Amino acid sequence: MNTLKLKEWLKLYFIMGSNNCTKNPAYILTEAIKGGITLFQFREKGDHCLLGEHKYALARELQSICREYKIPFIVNDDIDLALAIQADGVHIGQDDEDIQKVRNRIGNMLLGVSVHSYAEALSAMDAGADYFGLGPIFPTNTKKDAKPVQGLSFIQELRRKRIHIPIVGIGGINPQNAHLVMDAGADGVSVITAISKADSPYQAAAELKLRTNLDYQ
Ligand SMILES: C=C1C=NC(C(F)(F)F)=NC1=N
Ligand SMILES: [Mg+2]
Repeated sequence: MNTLKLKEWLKLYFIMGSNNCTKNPAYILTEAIKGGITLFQFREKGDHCLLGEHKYALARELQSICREYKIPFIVNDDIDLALAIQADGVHIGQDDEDIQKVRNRIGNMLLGVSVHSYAEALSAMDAGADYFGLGPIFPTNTKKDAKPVQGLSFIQELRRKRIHIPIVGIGGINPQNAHLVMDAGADGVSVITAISKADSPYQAAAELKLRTNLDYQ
């Protein structure tokens, strides 16, 4: 994977599952794409999430929208699903399958890993991660088992320690604070609620996109 292309993909990384939205997920994703998201992650987990055939059907529906607009489609946690539908990549956390095992299963599919410490970052890089998700940067209500807020300092620490792998921040990011994440050294921002629960997902994506272009200050 070409790092420059991946850093472009990570600029505005929308994550959504059916339980993150009040309106139809397909509608929200389409509007978010028109608003300027650069990458999508299907994350169907938590209270009232879909399972089995229903989860598979929604994944296929959202994947076909991403294909239509040439937006890469990433699957959270569920490696079997990602392989079954030939997703463009997977995202895993420290509590998911072993990183090296996942890398062996998915071949050169994109592999994102959530990391919360310098040590986790080093071992994830050794195991073949393509990008890191760092967070929660700000307080979030979305992820029930989120780790303590790390703020911007963890992004700055990895960059200070010469970790140049593509990094996306996640957790409580909105149009007002997104530029802080970019200034701290992230290549992009990842959001769920700021777009999935916006009155206008289109408008929310467009406003966030503006703030991930460093020339916009
Ligand atoms: C828990 C997560 C942390 N980071 C990311 C991403 F933004 F993709 F890096 N996705 C997740 N599901
Ligand atoms: Mg996980």
